[in-house]
Amino acid sequence: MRSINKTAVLGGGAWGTALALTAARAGRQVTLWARDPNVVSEIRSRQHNPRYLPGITFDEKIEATSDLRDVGSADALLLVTPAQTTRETLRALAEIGSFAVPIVLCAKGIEQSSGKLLSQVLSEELPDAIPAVLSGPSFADDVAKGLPTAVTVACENSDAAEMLAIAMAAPSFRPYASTDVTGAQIGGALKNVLAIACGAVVGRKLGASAQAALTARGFAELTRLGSALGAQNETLTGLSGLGDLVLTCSSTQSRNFRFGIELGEGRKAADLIAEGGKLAEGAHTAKVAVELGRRHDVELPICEVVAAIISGSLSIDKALTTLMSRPLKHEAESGRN
Ligand SMILES: NC(=O)C1=CN([C@@H]2O[C@H](COP(=O)(O)OP(=O)(O)OC[C@H]3O[C@@H](n4cnc5c(N)ncnc54)[C@H](OP(=O)(O)O)[C@@H]3O)[C@@H](O)[C@H]2O)C=CC1
Ligand SMILES: O=C(CO)COP(=O)(O)O
Repeated sequence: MRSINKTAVLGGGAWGTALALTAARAGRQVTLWARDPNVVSEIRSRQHNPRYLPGITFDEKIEATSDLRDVGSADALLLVTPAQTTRETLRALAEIGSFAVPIVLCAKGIEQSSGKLLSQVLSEELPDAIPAVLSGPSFADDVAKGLPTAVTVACENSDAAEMLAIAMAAPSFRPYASTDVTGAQIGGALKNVLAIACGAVVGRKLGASAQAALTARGFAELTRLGSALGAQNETLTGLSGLGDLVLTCSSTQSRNFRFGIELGEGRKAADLIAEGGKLAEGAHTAKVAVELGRRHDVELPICEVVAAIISGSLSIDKALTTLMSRPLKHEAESGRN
């Protein structure tokens, strides 16, 4: 694998811009591709992205472009468009080249139409690429402001994982290398669904005890599904698993948590989605996560009620009764459903 200097970031939203800044701070030459020409022009002319990172102006040099061909010569690509657009973005890349370089998946979700992890989608669309994942507790705003952050960077090839970690490491950004590509994706995908549940508890004023219980039982779900798919325990209890779950299940900075708060306050999921507000990936992953669980004989009761609330078939009150009236069991058994 060639060394990583030229880095391309695909996606001109909050996280794409924050990661482009991080790569520039790490000393990389960065090209940021955004489909919105306004974002490109704001970055080029005034070094900011007011639509997605309001109030943040940066000194770092980032080449912004809306021509995908400009990323063709990158040593590594970071894919930072929403999870459900991953296949579309990869197909657009495939028209330019075969990209036999690391492609780092930074979105958090599972493809709705296929139930596949984004690394599987990547292998199907760009088989020559080296699949990698960047995930962990990291709000774009915090990262863009240079606040201290640690994440997991996973790639099956251990040397490639280490090279990517080195390429992205900056004084305020600390990547930990891992070879567990599956584990790093399960945490990010499920924590978004579980953060919606915790937000609903807060919006419904059900109390801090309920919020903590839901976070812990949510972690049991994340661990069960991750283990069934072959994830390593260290990943699930690490930054991309427990770390990100704790962050998003407790902070109003999280869009998924805020989406849940609105549900708890009585808003309908369909209305919130139709309004096209901030991206809440968990709303798109809940149902497919439950289906993935069923395929692997793993019960995900919290994800299940979140999926049902989002589809409009279950009220928050009934969801609470459903969870509280499940058969009693030993806590030690809960690793097995
Ligand atoms: N924000 C955060 O703190 C973090 C986000 N993530 C993950 O990163 C992913 C992206 O999130 P984030 O950047 O915050 O989202 P934003 O909503 O801030 O930005 C989404 C970006 O993706 C672009 N986009 C949407 N659809 C397409 C498409 N079909 N093709 C090309 N570009 C498209 C949007 O373009 P346009 O403006 O034209 O609509 C926009 O630039 C999510 O999966 C999220 O979970 C992970 C860690 C932290
Ligand atoms: O993934 C994130 C932090 O790690 C961002 O969470 P939200 O998408 O819920 O804002």
